[in-house]
Amino acid sequence: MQNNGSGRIVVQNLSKTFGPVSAVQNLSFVVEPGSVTGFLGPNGAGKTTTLRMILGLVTPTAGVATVSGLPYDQLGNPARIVGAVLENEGFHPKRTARNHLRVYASAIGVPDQRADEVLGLVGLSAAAERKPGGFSLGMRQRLALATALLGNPQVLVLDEPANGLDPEGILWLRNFLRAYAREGRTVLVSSHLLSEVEQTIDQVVIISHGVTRYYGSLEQLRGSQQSRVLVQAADPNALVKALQEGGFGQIEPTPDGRVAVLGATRQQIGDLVAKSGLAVYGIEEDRADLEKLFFQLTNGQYAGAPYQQPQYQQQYPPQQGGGWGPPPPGYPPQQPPQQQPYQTPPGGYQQPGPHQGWGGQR
Ligand SMILES: Nc1ncnc2c1ncn2[C@@H]1O[C@H](COP(=O)(O)OP(=O)(O)OP(=O)(O)O)[C@@H](O)[C@H]1O
Repeated sequence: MQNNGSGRIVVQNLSKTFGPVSAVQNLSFVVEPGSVTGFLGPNGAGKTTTLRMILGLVTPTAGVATVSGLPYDQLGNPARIVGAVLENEGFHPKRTARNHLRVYASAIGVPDQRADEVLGLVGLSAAAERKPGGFSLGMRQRLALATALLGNPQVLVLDEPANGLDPEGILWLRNFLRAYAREGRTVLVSSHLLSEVEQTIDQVVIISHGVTRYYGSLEQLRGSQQSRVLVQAADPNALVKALQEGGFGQIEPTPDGRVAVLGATRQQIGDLVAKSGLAVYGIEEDRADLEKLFFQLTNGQYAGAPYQQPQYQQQYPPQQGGGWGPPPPGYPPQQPPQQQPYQTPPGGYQQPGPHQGWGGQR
């Protein structure tokens, strides 16, 4: 085997057990260069264990993970190929940020001046002579990222990088990662919140209880969901009648008194309302669908529901030469009953709050 230079991460039939705990079970996916891939799953789903196996820090019980065709420990000078930030990175309390970076630069054989370059890249130049002991969580995240960037790596692997960042930092990180991927590099970012990375990622690998539930493009995942438009009407009954006459068959009331139209676009509904002359106070697309889908795919793990054998596991091993599998067969999952179409899952959907999400619109 030799380094094929692709920057592609391939995870094939990877499993890890810790005594009685099955942390990762027969996981397979491919992370392609040129895009940002979200690695998503609830707490304890097996994300960190998988990333640590990709990085050669945990030995798989079975299966293999490769970067550019090789297991991490066969990459030669891996820090020049893969930059990684894992959770709870520690820093020497007495070293300044610049010195911390110089120590790492020397260890991987890059010149001292690279320390100042990466400090600039992550917006920490002004803090170069400060000690990380006094840094905020967000500044420590930036310093960890700067460390990962020292070797100008082709591949970035980041475990929950948005933790501790303020909204401005999150926006900055989003733009940084997208620009990095646009250069043809590979970016794999884990998160337990879809809403946190939704604006950043193009591809997504969703795992739950250590097994793959979906991997493919976010667009494809979105497309697999029927769109839903919520309309607030002065006279909901008249609206429903007009919708039915207009050929919209899937119409439901929402608990807050609006009318939900499935499989429609905002524009279609706007046109119909304008034609029929009905008074409406709002037409909006339901943004919760993807989050709801994430919840369904992760099998209620947020709410600590009893584990059931997932319906969609391991259907799509990586295709030859990369590429992404379609959503699992039978997709989308069963619709909830008509009478209670939009039940909030126990614990509620994880909607982005003011300090969540990667900030702003694209
Ligand atoms: N060293 C270990 N020894 C024993 N069990 C472990 C070890 N590392 C992880 N586990 C277990 O493996 C499972 C997956 O953990 P992992 O940290 O990979 O999940 P995660 O998706 O990264 O979760 P989080 O989002 O909370 O970080 C958990 O049940 C965890 O307790």
